[in-house]
Amino acid sequence: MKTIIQIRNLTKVINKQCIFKQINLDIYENEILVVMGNSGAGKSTLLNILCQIDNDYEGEVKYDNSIFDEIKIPFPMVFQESESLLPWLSVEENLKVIHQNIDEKVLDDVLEKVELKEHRYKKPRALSGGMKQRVGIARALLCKSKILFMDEPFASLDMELREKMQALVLKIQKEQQLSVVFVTHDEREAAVMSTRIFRID
Ligand SMILES: Nc1ncnc2c1ncn2[C@@H]1O[C@H](COP(=O)(O)OP(=O)(O)OP(=O)(O)O)[C@@H](O)[C@H]1O
Repeated sequence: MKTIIQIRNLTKVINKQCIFKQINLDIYENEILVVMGNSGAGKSTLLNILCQIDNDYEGEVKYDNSIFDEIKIPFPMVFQESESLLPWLSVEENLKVIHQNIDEKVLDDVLEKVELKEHRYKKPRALSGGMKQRVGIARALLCKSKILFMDEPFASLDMELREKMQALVLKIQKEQQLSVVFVTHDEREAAVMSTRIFRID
C-alpha cells in the first residue's frame, strides 16, 4: 500500500490548550480512513490541517507528490451541512461558481455520478438534505483530487438517506480509486464505510 500522507508527531495547540499531541499516522492510497473520537477530541481540527486550511501546527505532514496532479490547494472537504450553497443559484450554477470554465461533459458526468442530473436547474430551497449533500460531493469531485475529506457529511440525514449516501460514496470511491478521510460519531457508519479506523483520544 502506498502512503500518500505521512503524519509524524503532529501536535495542535489552540490558545495554550493542547487539542491533540504527537499523532503518528499514514494515509494510504485508495482507502477510506474513518476518524473517530469524543466531541472536542480534535477530529475537525485534524482534517483542517490535512486539507491545508490550517497550517499552524507542530510536527510534520508530508504529501506524496502524486496527489498534487491537477489539484488546487486546499484539498476538497465535504461538511455536515451543505448550507454554503448560494440560494439564488441553481445546482448547476452553484457548481460553476467554484469551477469556472468547466467542460459541460465533465459537469454532466459528475451530476450523473451523484444522481442529480434531473435536478440540475433546481434552486437549493427545492432540494432535500440528501440532494444538497450530493451537490457538496459533486463540488468536491470536480476538484479532481485523489483525496477527499468528509467531516460528518451525513450526520443531519435520516437513516434511510444516510445509508443511500454511504453507498453512493463507497461506489464513487471504488470507481475513482480515491482516498477518503471520513469523520463520524456513528459506530455503524464507521463499520460500513471504513477500510481502517483511527481514533483520536
Ligand atoms: N478556532 C478555534 N478557537 C478556539 N478553540 C478552538 C478552535 N477550533 C477548535 N477549537 C477547540 O478545539 C477542540 C477540538 O475541536 P474540533 O472541532 O476539532 O473537535 P471535534 O473532535 O471535531 O469535535 P466534534 O465531534 O464535537 O465535532 C475543541 O475544544 C474546540 O473548542
